[in-house]
This record gives sequence, C-alpha cells and structure tokens, in this order.
Amino acid sequence: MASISEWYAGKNVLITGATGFMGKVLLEKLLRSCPDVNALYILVRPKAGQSMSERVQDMMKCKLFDRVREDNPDFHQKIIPISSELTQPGLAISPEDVQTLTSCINIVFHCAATIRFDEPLKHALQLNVIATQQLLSLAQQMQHLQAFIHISTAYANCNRRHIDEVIYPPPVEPKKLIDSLEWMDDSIIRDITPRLIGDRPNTYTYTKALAECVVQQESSKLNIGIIRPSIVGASWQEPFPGWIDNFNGPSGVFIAAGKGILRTMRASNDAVADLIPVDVVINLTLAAGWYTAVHRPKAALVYNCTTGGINPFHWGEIEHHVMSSFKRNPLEQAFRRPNANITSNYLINQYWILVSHKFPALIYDLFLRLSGQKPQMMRIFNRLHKAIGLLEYFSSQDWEWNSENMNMLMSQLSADDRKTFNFDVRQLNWPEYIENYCIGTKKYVLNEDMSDIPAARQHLRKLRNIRYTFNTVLLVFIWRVFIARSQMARNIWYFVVSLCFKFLSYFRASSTLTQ
Ligand SMILES: CCCCC/C=C\C/C=C\CCCCCCCC(=O)SCCNC(=O)CCNC(=O)[C@H](O)C(C)(C)COP(=O)(O)OP(=O)(O)OC[C@H]1O[C@@H](n2cnc3c(N)ncnc32)[C@H](O)[C@@H]1OP(=O)(O)O
Ligand SMILES: NC(=O)C1=CN([C@@H]2O[C@H](COP(=O)(O)OP(=O)(O)OC[C@H]3O[C@@H](n4cnc5c(N)ncnc54)[C@H](OP(=O)(O)O)[C@@H]3O)[C@@H](O)[C@H]2O)C=CC1
Repeated sequence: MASISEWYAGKNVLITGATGFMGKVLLEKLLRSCPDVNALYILVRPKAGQSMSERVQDMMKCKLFDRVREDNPDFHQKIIPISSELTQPGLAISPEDVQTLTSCINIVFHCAATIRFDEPLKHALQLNVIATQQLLSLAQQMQHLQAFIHISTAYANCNRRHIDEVIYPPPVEPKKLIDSLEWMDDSIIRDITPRLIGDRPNTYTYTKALAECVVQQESSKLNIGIIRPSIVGASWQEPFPGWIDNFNGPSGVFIAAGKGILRTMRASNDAVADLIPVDVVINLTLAAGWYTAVHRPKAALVYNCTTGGINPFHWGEIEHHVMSSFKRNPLEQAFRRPNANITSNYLINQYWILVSHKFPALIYDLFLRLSGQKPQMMRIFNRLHKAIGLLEYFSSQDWEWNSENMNMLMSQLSADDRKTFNFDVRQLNWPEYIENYCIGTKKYVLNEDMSDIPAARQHLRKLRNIRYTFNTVLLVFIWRVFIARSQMARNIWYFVVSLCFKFLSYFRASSTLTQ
C-alpha cells in the first residue's frame, strides 16, 4: 500500500482556515512532508486592509515556513489562494473558482471557524454551522473528491463527562435553529442564547456540536472524517519545537503569568490539562485524510485527539513548569516577578485578585497618572479577568475521552509513516514540552530575542529588590501606625527589642568567654 506521502502525490487539496493557527501548520506539513502534492487551494478573505494576495504573501514569509523554504524556495507556486468569505452565500466564491475546485479537488480539510468564546450566537452559527453546510454542498459537486476532513473540538460535547468517538444527538436540529435565528432581532438572540446553549459554556462549543451534526447528515454521500482536538498548544517537534503564534487557550495565560501580570487563576491542581501539540493534531489529520480516502469507512469516523487518557498531565504540574521555565528564560520588561498560583477555591482566588491584581494595578496607575502618563494597568487587568473567566470552565474540571480510533489509525501506518506523521503522545515529555512552549511564546508570539535573556534576568532582580524595599517600608509604616495608636503594640515592640538585645549581649558575652 502507498505511504501517506505517496498517496498525497499529485493530489489537489482544499483547505479552509489556512491563515489560522492550525491551517498554517497543516499547509507547512503538507509542503514539507508531501513534496509531490500537486496544489494546495486555500480559501482566504481580505482582512484588516490587506488584500487576499498580500495576506498570503505575508503568511509565506512567516518563520514557520523556514524549513520548507530551505527544501524548496519555490514552494509558494503550489499554494493557490481562492477569494472566499465563508459567511456569505455560496461562500462568496466566484463561478470560475467553483468550476476549478469542483473539477480538481481530491481532498478537503475544513479548519475555518470562529473559536472565540464570546462570539454572538448568530455569527458563530453562520461561520461554524452554515459555512460548514455550504462547504459540504460544494464538496458534493467535486467530481474527484476522495475525503472530507472536518476539524471539530473535543469540547463539542463538554456537557458530558465521558466522550466516545461518536456523533451525539445535537442539542437542537440545526436547520430549525438556522431558520428561527434568521428572522430574530440581535437583541432577542442575545437574550435567548443562555437558554439555547444550556449546559455548554459558550456559543463556540454549542455551534461546533451542531456542525458535527451537519457533517453527519452528509456522511452517506461523502467519505468523512472528524478530528476532535482538545486544547491545541505549541508544536512539540515540527517544524521546530515550541512554535505558536497566538494568545488563544493557555498561551495567553502563560504569557500573562510570565510577564508577572497574572498571579492567580481558578483551576484545579488535580484536573487533567488536556493539551495537545499542534503538530500532533496535524499529523493525525493528514493520516486520517489518507485513511478515509483509501479505506472509505462506511460511517464518518470520529478521532478524539487528546492526551489525558494516554499520557496525563495536570494543571498543577503545568503551573509549576511554566513558572520555573519563565524564571529560567524570563520575558522582557515583566511587570512583576513571575509567580502565579492556581486555586479551585472561589474566595481564595477573589482575595488574591484583590491583593495581587487590583491593588498593584491601582498603585501602578497612580504612579502613571502622577508622572503625566495615561493609566493602563487596570484596563489590562479587566481584559485579563474577562479572558481567564472564560477559560476557567475548562481548567476546573476534567473529561474522559475515548481515543480508540487514534490507536486504530496508528496501527494502520507503516513504520516510516509513524515517524513522519508522528501522533504517538506516549512519547511526549511534558516538562520539556512546556519549557519549549514557554520559550515559543517568547520568540514567536512576543517576538522577543533570546539574546536579551541576561537583561531580562537583571530586570527580574531589580523587581525583586523593589519588592523587598516596598515590603520593608510598608511593614515599618504599618508598625509605626500601630505603635502610635496602641499601648499593647508598644509593649510588644519593647519586649521584642529587649529580647533581641538580651540575645545579642548573651552572644557577645559567650564569645568573649571562649577567647
Ligand atoms: C501559569 C499558570 C498556568 C496554569 C494554567 C491554568 C489554566 C489554563 C488556561 C486555559 C486552559 C483552557 C483552554 C480551553 C480551550 C478549549 C479548547 C478549544 O476548543 S480552543 C479554542 C480556544 N479559543 C480561545 O482560546 C479563544 C478565547 N479568546 C476569546 O474568546 C477572546 O479573544 C477573548 C478572550 C474573549 C478576548 O476578546 P476581546 O474582544 O476582548 O479581545 P480580542 O480577542 O479582540 O483580542 C485583543 C487583543 O488581545 C490579545 N489577546 C487575546 N486573548 C488574550 C489573552 N488571553 N491574553 C493576552 N492577550 C490576549 C489578542 O491577540 C489581541 O491582540 P491584538 O490587538 O494585538 O491583535
Ligand atoms: N486552537 C485550538 O485550541 C483548537 C482549535 N480547534 C478547531 O481547529 C480549527 C482551527 O482552529 P485555529 O486554527 O486555532 O483557529 P484560528 O482562529 O487561528 O483560525 C481560524 C481560521 O478560520 C478563518 N476564518 C474565520 N472566519 C472566516 C470567514 N468569515 N471567512 C473565511 N475564513 C474565515 C480565519 O481566517 P482569517 O485569517 O481571515 O481570520 C482563520 O484562517 C477550528 O475549527 C477550531 O474549532 C479545535 C480544538 C482546539
């Protein structure tokens, strides 16, 4: 049987969400490990004043593509951008492009989605469900299509504790919801959203569950595979360790902790932190594409792509390794020395928010105001509290995912494919992975230079000295206030001072005797 790379040779691949975190890694891996792939068609929209072509040009300059560039400087010739806005009717693809795609595409990877936790329901539905439906309709017109791979999330069914590799009945029939929301005013939709999402925490997980149902409805007509990654983190090995380019999920939390801003967060020390490296997800996705096309399973296969059941690691351990990593490799211009703690206790967390977040922010903003600058720390903390508030649901409990299909797929690969498309997370060394992850946030998200580490360490030492001085001054001040107001405090003070003197004179006396 052909290897995975051989199977992709000569194939035309369609990717949605190729400008996103996972899409870029998918594009890179295909170009690097399947060099004979014919063409990679990517659906891209203009954004933030940049045309589609400018965005793709910029993306290809990204460091992520360095290894591909080395192997094949002309790799960009294989990438064919197609203008598309997924929230528009017909995905806003021109009739000529539809013609091209339907006549040549062999495999589709659907990565595009809104992953925001605070997305208004109507927009999340538009992108995560309706666009998926439209892409499936387009896929049905593709004359040479062999597989359709949909990227879902392991949390699509996070209202369940145990999650099998099956598509669960949807919370509501997607078509009914789409029809109802069409005529509803935005304010009405906002009001009924909590009732609709029920025991799911946000519109993201809710609409991703509906999308799976929409995909299943087409599974009799197409060869479908569904990938459900858990919390996708920086790369483990490929194209190099620690690659990450965004603040999503834990990355923003790590950075905020590394900068010394985040000091406390609600999370359970003992809950499994189901992080999965992005390269593992992409290797599994490409292998699943190959398997779906070659073996044509009768029903859509779902792959829970998780680590918890295979090589578990816990939030408490993550906290420890993140903190020690940022102490060894500090971020530049930290606000305070990195020292974040997680707690599952609501009141303790609120106490530390007050003492370690709000109080220092207030003092810093006061200092900025007095020095004629604009206060900003309170604003930063308010945004941070909003973000971590949305993540706490996932860090305070754990889930059990069955990952039999991941094991089955691994058993189907040749020894070489298992190396090239490695998704065996049993080999993952967590402390080493977390170290590279933290360094990756420094290098690739914050664009900080590793040569600045000595200066960053010096800055941390300065912060430590400021803290010691501040604490001493505060202690003396509080004590002076006490002494001035309370006879008892004065008595304790004199007692302690005289005890110290007695202690000192005893030592002086005993040292004179021994001479
Ligand atoms: C040290 C101890 C560590 C212990 C670890 C403990 C807990 C771990 C934490 C988390 C684990 C749970 C993760 C669960 C993931 C579930 C799995 C999935 O399915 S993945 C999909 C994940 N989706 C997300 O993560 C998206 C979440 N983000 C949002 O919903 C929004 O961004 C938002 C948080 C609501 C903020 O929205 P807002 O409109 O206010 O801002 P923007 O998004 O426009 O961003 C503005 C600006 O800020 C940057 N940004 C975004 N998020 C963060 C952040 N967390 N920290 C810092 N900065 C952040 C963003 O890049 C923008 O920058 P710029 O303007 O330069 O582009
Ligand atoms: N990141 C994670 O931790 C996890 C992600 N997933 C799933 O993986 C997939 C990829 O996620 P990730 O890469 O992290 O997400 P990103 O937010 O990084 O990327 C989303 C992609 O979708 C595209 N997109 C969004 N809206 C539109 C639109 N209206 N028209 C055209 N394209 C659009 C974006 O394009 P543009 O650049 O133009 O905005 C971008 O390319 C998603 O399906 C997500 O649900 C699952 C589990 C965890």
